[in-house]
Amino acid sequence: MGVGKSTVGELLAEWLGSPYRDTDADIVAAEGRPIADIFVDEGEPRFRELERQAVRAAVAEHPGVLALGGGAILDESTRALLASLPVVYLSMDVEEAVKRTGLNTARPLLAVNPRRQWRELMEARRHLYTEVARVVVPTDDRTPEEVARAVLDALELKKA
Ligand SMILES: Nc1ncnc2c1ncn2[C@@H]1O[C@H](COP(=O)(O)OP(=O)(O)OP(=O)(O)O)[C@@H](O)[C@H]1O
Ligand SMILES: O=C(O)C1=C[C@@H](O)[C@@H](O)[C@H](O)C1
Ligand SMILES: [Mg+2]
Repeated sequence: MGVGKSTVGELLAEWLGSPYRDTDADIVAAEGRPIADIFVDEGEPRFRELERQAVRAAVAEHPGVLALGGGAILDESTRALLASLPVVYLSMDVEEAVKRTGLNTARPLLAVNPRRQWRELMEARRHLYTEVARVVVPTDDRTPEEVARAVLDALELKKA
C-alpha cells in the first residue's frame, strides 16, 4: 500500500507505450463505492472475492501494466494465475510506508496504528509477495523515475 504502484506503473506504461490499469480502481468503479465502504458494509471476505474476480478479468483482458491491490496475493488461485507473468514486487521499509501512506483512512487495514499494522501485514505477507514476484525492486531512497528504470532493467525491457 502506497509503495508507488500508480506513480511507477503509469510511468512504465508511458515508457512502454502500453495502457495502465489498477484492480482496486476496477472494483471501486464496478461497485460504485470506495474500498473502505465495501470492507465496512460487507466485510473483508466479500472484498477478497470481488478482488479475485477483478484480477482474473484484468489479467485476461488487459495487455499493459497492471497494479494489484496489496492483499490480492492472499488468494491462492490469484498466486497461481500470476505464476507465469512478469510480476514486480516494489518493496519499501516501514518508515517510508508511513510517509507515503500518511494517516488517511482510505486504507481500512491501516486505519488504526498504521506503523504496527503495516509491520504485521508485511510479516504475514512478505513470503507471498516474494513467491509471486519475478523481480523485487526496492524503492527506498529512489525517485519514481529511478524505480521505473530499475523495473525495466530487472525485466530486461526497453522503452518503446
Ligand atoms: N519513489 C518514491 N519516492 C517518494 N515518494 C513516492 C515514490 N513513489 C510514490 N511516492 C509517493 O507516495 C505516495 C503513494 O504513491 P502511489 O499512489 O503511486 O502508491 P500506490 O502503491 O499506488 O498506492 P495505493 O496502495 O494507494 O494504490 C504518493 O504521494 C506518491 O507521490
Ligand atoms: O493490502 C491490502 O490488503 C489492501 C490494499 C489496498 O490496495 C486495497 O486493496 C485494500 O485497502 C486492501
Ligand atoms: Mg495506486
